[in-house]
Amino acid sequence: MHLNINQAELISICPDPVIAVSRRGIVSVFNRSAESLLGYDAEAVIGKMNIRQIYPSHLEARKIMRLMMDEQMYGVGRIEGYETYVLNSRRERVPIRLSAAALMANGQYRGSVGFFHDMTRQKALETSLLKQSITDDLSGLFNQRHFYVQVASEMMRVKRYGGGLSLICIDLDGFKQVNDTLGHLEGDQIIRQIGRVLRDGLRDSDQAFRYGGDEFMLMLPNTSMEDACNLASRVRSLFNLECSYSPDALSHADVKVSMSLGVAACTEAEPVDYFIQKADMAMYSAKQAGGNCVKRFAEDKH
Ligand SMILES: Nc1nc2c(ncn2[C@@H]2O[C@H](COP(=O)(O)OP(=O)(O)OP(=O)(O)O)[C@@H](O)[C@H]2O)c(=O)[nH]1
Repeated sequence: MHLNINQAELISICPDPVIAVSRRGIVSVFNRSAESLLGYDAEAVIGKMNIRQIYPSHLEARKIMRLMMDEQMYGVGRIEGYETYVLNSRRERVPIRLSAAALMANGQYRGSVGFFHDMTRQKALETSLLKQSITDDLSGLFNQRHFYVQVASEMMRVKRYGGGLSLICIDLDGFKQVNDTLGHLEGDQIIRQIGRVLRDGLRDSDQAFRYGGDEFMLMLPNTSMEDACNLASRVRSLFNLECSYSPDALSHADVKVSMSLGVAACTEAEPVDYFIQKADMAMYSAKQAGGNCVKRFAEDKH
């Protein structure tokens, strides 16, 4: 089948943004998809705008040029699927995947033509999948896998730059009874409520994780043992205030749920597992003391 369509029309209707530039980078082709991706009218940019203006920096524009002329990367005069950003007319960053070819004549570089595939939806999907992979669905807090990654990375920071790091280990008291007496759904409600309490009670630099079924961890960078103990007490009070089955609640239910909290501060030389274990041991001391209280890890006692 013969398609009766000329090249200009082909470029104009191409669903991917197409931009061609002269040797000096002045835009010479700017199709409809480029207009909608970048928010400029073709008329306003053709012959007027330099392609460098749509890249996030001059450094990035130079890098793209270098890549195109590098023999090793994609072959001289080509770029295939290079991921970068461009700036739209509102100076917002738009993720794109760039494929481009140099226009050569008599061995001289005369300009280039690029296909700027919009990656906004794909990047949003990647971000959402990444978020899902580190989040616990029920509580909305970070999950255990993310906890190990974050603690290890924070301990590296402490080793390198100093500054404190504390952990609060939280385990619920009497939670099994909630499930057994009021049902699993009511138990789930409490986990959700804890998610809210922990998120609301923390600074931006602190992070809350669901560590196990009814066990949670708070990681507090640049926080001393003293300050972490104060925060643990605040979290305990906040939970008792909010939860309808807490020992402080006026609920007539026989079931009582509270928190046992253990606090540990990291020392520079200790392994990650031991730091976590210290918070866990302190929490266990709180449980042994009857629950609904905060205990700190003390080396001499354990
Ligand atoms: N509803 C609900 N229950 C859960 C979930 N994950 C774990 N559990 C329950 O949490 C309970 C944890 O058991 P325990 O650690 O003995 O609970 P506890 O009664 O607080 O006992 P102590 O920790 O010894 O004070 C079990 O009944 C689990 O089935 C969950 O996602 N939803």
